[in-house]
Amino acid sequence: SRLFVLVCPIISLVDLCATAFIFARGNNWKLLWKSAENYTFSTSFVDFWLLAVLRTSFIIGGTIGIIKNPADGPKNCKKYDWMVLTVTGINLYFACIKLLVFSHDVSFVAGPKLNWFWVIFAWSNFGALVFLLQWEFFSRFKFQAMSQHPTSSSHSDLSSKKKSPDDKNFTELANNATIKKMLSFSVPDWWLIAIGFIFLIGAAVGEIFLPLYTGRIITAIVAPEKNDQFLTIIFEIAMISVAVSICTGLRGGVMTYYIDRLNLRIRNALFSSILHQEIGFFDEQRTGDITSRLTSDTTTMSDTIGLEFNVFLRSMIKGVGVCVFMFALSWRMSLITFMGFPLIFSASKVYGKYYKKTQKQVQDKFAKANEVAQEVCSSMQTVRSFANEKSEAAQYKLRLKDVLKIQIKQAVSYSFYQWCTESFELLLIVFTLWYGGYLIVMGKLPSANFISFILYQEELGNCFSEIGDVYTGIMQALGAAEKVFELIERKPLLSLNDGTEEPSCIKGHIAFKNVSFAYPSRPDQLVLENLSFEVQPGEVVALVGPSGGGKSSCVKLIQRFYEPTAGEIMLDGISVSSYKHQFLHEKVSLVGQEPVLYARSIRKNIIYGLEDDQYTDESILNASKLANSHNFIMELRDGYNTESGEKGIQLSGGQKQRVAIARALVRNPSVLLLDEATSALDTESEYLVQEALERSKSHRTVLLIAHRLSTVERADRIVVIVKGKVEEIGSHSELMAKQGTYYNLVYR
Ligand SMILES: Nc1ncnc2c1ncn2[C@@H]1O[C@H](COP(=O)(O)OP(=O)(O)OP(=O)(O)O)[C@@H](O)[C@H]1O
Repeated sequence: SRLFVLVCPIISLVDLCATAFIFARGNNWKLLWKSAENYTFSTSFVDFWLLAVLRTSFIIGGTIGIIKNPADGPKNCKKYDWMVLTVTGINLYFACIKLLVFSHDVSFVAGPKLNWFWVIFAWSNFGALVFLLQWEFFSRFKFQAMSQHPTSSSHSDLSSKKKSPDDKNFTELANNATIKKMLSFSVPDWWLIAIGFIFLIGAAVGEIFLPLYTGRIITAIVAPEKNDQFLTIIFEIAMISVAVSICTGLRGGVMTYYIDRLNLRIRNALFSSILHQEIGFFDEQRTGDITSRLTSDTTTMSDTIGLEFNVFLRSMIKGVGVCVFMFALSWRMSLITFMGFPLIFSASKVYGKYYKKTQKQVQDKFAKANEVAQEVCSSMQTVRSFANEKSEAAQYKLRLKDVLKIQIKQAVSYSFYQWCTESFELLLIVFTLWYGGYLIVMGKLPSANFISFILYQEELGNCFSEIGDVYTGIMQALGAAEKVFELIERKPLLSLNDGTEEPSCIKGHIAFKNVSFAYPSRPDQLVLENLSFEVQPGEVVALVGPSGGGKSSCVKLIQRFYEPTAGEIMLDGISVSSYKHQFLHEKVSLVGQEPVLYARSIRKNIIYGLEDDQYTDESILNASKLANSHNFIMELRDGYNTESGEKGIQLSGGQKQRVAIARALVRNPSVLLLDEATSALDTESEYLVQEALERSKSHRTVLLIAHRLSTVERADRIVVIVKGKVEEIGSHSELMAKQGTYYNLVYR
């Protein structure tokens, strides 16, 4: 393949020089186009065969390159098959152009002076094709060279380049992989696709016949001898139209249903993946970014798979059918039409790639704007209390402005692309009309065929522009899909499924053994350092110490939100990471610093996460009474069915904390973790809750973090944690007698 790639540009260059030389032979080089005026059959003949030989050597060189290069192996030959085919296609294509350019037909209509147009036309097409082809060659070659040497430095380039969205090889490769993944989501709905496809073929085939019938109708009107056929043709066209409309409607319905199912499937997969990510992932990700993937990106993706591929298939089927009809009607006019395609195709390809790149940027910028909106909406009270509405609105506007900047670029490139393709299509139509008129005059084309042909040409243009639009649509979806799959396929750094232990009972013995820990978002900063302490079953232990010392981090580690960097945390002599996820969180309950309630009734908040057989009305009532929440709940209008609002906004801070304590207690956990869980309660409520907890402590270990002396005093033992290390352990009186850190904290 190396030889192939080397041969390609050299041959192309020689080819181009040879063409230039032949065209300019005997003329002034600066007035190259004039040479065409003196073109004769003999020179065109020489030129044609010379170029054909050169291009054939190009193919042979490539094939030898593939076969001889041992590094490639026979498997990789397949990768180049399409290239050989492409080159053969180009050869045929040029042969067609040459035949047309120098056929007597054209020179009869336009005289020799028209030839300069064909020369420029052919050259621009040629240039575009060679450019595209070499672009493909080099990128494929580069990738193959890298992938064949996994241990070489180029491979390390590969992994680092994998992250760069601009790298063509990997973008291309990623595109293929992404399309495959997108389609794999459709597999369960194959039967819907199959039904939709049948209707799609029906509608497309029916539509193909319409221009033919239109041509016939006009002929029947114009030609008196065919007047009697008029009504029959009208009847046939009406029947076809009815069939087309039925098929189109059914296809639309089936495909819409399929898209909706697909959308739900992708969303489910994404949401499930999000739910299984480790907590550290959420420390670093913005909620706005995640929700924007879940909403707009998934919709863009499913719409594309369903709609765009649908349109693509329809246009392809129609396009092929139209081409067949066009050739059948007039091969000469068809050749003229097809000559313009490479340029249109090149323009679409270049534009599509640019569009995909910019569309990814647009989606990123939109996600950034979403982040602002999300943050503001979830903290409206803070915004209001700081009177920051203006600045937040400005922030949002600024982010949207960033989106607009890229969209302006997209609009400019789109209009340029439209301008190129439209003007080209129009030019082709003009030439076809001209040439078709000549053929009619010469008696080589019936006028009905001419009318049908023009309509087919228009139809083909539509097919192409639809395919072009689909291409940009697919590029847009690929940007979204890459982001969605990135998240769907992300393996959580901390799996929820690797623990298996599920003992029949948990006594509640907790042991921190030389635990060191740093948060994944700040790996260099040790929050806990070689920390060790034990909590006996049924004991109440308080963690105290200055703010930021690492108390809450200890609690999070028991819950296995994170994995310690070193050391181990044991529950009843088994590492917490060995327990089954569900089991651990049934036995160990947490009431956090800022308890989060959900936008549902208080009752549903209390039984959050429990199966129907895991609670009774009585257990809810008991837990609620223990948490001292029963009385206030009963005073609410709907009692336990009162809605608590988003994040429990319709309850006071203290009420929220009590509902959260009830939620933890209803599970009857063996270990209860209270991270400043009573901080918002008044002294009396706190006293009542503490007393209730004490009453039920015989079968439960309680680890609590508190700043209030009254809470801490009652603990059996107190662990003083300063800067991630245990400074003192003992009861309140022991530590007071010691007059160390704890004494100082209490004293102050
Ligand atoms: N999610 C996080 N990502 C990175 N660093 C964090 C995270 N949570 C806490 N930290 C850092 O870890 C350190 C210990 O925090 P921790 O919440 O454990 O302290 P604490 O003793 O409970 O404090 P407080 O009494 O104020 O609640 C702090 O320096 C804090 O900035």
